[in-house]
Amino acid sequence: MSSSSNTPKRNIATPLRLIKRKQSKLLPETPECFTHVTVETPSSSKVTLLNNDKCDEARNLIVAVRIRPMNARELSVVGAKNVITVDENKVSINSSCIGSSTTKLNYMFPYDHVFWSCDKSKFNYSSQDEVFSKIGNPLLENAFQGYNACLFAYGQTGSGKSYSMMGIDSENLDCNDIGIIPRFCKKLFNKIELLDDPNAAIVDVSYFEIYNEKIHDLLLSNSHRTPLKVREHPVWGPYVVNLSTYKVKSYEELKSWLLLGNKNRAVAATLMNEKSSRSHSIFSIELSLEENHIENVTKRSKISLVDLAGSERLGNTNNNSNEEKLKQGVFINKSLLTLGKVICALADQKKGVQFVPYRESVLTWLLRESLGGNSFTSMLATITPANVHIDETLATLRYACQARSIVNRAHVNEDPHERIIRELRVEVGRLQALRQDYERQSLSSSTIQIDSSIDYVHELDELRNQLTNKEKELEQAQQSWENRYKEHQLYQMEQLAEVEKKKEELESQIRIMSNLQNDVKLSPYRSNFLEEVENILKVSSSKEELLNQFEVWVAKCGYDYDVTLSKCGRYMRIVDNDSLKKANCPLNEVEVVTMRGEIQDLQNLINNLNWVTEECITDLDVSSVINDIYKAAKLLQPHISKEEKLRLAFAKFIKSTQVLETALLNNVNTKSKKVVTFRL
Ligand SMILES: Nc1ncnc2c1ncn2[C@@H]1O[C@H](COP(=O)(O)OP(=O)(O)OP(=O)(O)O)[C@@H](O)[C@H]1O
Repeated sequence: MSSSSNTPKRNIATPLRLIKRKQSKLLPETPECFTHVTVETPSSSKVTLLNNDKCDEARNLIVAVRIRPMNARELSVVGAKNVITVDENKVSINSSCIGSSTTKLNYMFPYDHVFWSCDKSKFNYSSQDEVFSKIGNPLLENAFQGYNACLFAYGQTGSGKSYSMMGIDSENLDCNDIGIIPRFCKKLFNKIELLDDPNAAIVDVSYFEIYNEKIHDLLLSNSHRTPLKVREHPVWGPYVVNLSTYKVKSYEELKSWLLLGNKNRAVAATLMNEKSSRSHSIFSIELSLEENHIENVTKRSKISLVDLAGSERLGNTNNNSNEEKLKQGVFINKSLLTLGKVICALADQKKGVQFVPYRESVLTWLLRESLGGNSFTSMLATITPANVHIDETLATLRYACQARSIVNRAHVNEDPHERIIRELRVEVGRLQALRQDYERQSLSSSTIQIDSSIDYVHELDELRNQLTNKEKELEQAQQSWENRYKEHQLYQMEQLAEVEKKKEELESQIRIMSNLQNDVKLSPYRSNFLEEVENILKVSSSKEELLNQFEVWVAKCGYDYDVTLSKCGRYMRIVDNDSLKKANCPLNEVEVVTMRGEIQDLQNLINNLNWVTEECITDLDVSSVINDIYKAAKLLQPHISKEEKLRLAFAKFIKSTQVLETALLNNVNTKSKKVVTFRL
């Protein structure tokens, strides 16, 4: 926009390269990020960076400033003055008009766009429509190409953020003065209608606010205002868990959600006794465009339209006596302060600053991709021209100017493989057309000289080779795409089978545990390997005889064993003669348990017996020992399966191992610090 009044010529401290703020000019409460601003005006650069599988567009944040008219309260202040002048895309502050300021300096800040909206009757007045077409529409165009987009409004309380983003009345979206968000949505559906196949576009919307660092879903009724959590997806980055998302097919449908969200926001603000919005609100649109369903090319874009809470300084709020208000102020400032730090860090990236403190606030964490990441982002800074707010205005202008240095790297959100195939197809098409041209020309030009005709044939051959190579590449790409798809399907099926297996195992463990807790006499596992041993024990009169009996029984099962005595007791080692693999089996405990005849006793033993060792046992120890037993059992299986009786005994043995395993794991889970020995 062009100027509203003359810009004074002298004392202009133009921050074209660097502005260093004098600390003394701001109140002591001014957040640090507003006081230590160094501004380096970026060139409006647009670079295309190529890496292995994606083509990034590097672009500076687009920053616009909008000046609203002075309101009645500002005008009623004695000595009220307009201190802002606009010249094209530059904003100047004439500080000689500022009563309180000690230094009489003029400042001039350049931006990508400046919207002067102080007087509707003036030719240079910037309407809502103009604001949308300059900063909203380009983002919409980007979104249709598959780029993420973000627009956020920043400024002091009452400076016109909500007016610009939503309109004069957030609960009436049918008037002429609607803001960027409803305009964006209307135009979105207008553009979808113009597509060859409007059904190829899918639009999902969600709407939430961040209040006191907590996230609330605005599309749920206020009674369900439980705070939501943020998680990070490995591919899509941070997201809000359980946020409600709705598919919309028309602007009217979308409008009803927008109105509901605005109403919920207003109700929440009223409940909290708020006039102005002290929360950050984020309206999100996810646009999926299926460009070619045969080739399976889908582009996706996430659009975030953000109305930030007012950037008032703590020193300016009159509510410090009220603890709750102070807390809100602190939290709002925490988010904005972090936003300031993030902007500073990103703006300084060129100078080698590495760490960007996104995680310090919910807002910056969620906006991570929009600030310095995969998104085309614009910022609308709103200000009042009134001299009473000069400090805030200056802070906003500096903040906004610094944000211009941020470079985002956006890329089209589509599968890189899909892109390779699409690009190869284009290349093959181009080469085919070229070959046809050549062939047509060679047929028609009977007058071609011999020499040039040789060149011509040579070029044609070259072209044919290129075409054949590209066609081969395309075929391979398609082939590998199909293979990848098949592999993926196979992988999914394997995963499913794995889950099923796990489920069965869990169910079996649950059954075992419930059986163990109930009357052991009724347990199906009561009659198991232990019982067999019990029978042997019944007929044995001495320990020696017991071992002899046991030896006979084990030999019948087709494997060797040896029983070892140690100071901790006796244990049996099962040996598979073929592979010389070994597994140890508890003998003492079997003995004791079977003597008493209670499986519960086994559990008690595992839990309480003085199995003293120097080392703590872990889950891993248990599973590795049990695994050994299973492995040995597996090796024994071929010998055992020949005879029905032995097969049964073997099955019982496995079952008893399962019982033991569960009991051991249970012990480890509950008493992992206990020092015990496994004599397995
Ligand atoms: N460009 C404008 N033209 C006319 N009136 C405006 C303009 N911008 C803002 N206003 C008016 O100024 C008042 C404050 O605006 P708004 O509510 O948008 O401020 P805000 O920055 O969103 O404040 P808060 O941070 O408290 O939410 C409103 O009455 C609004 O109608």
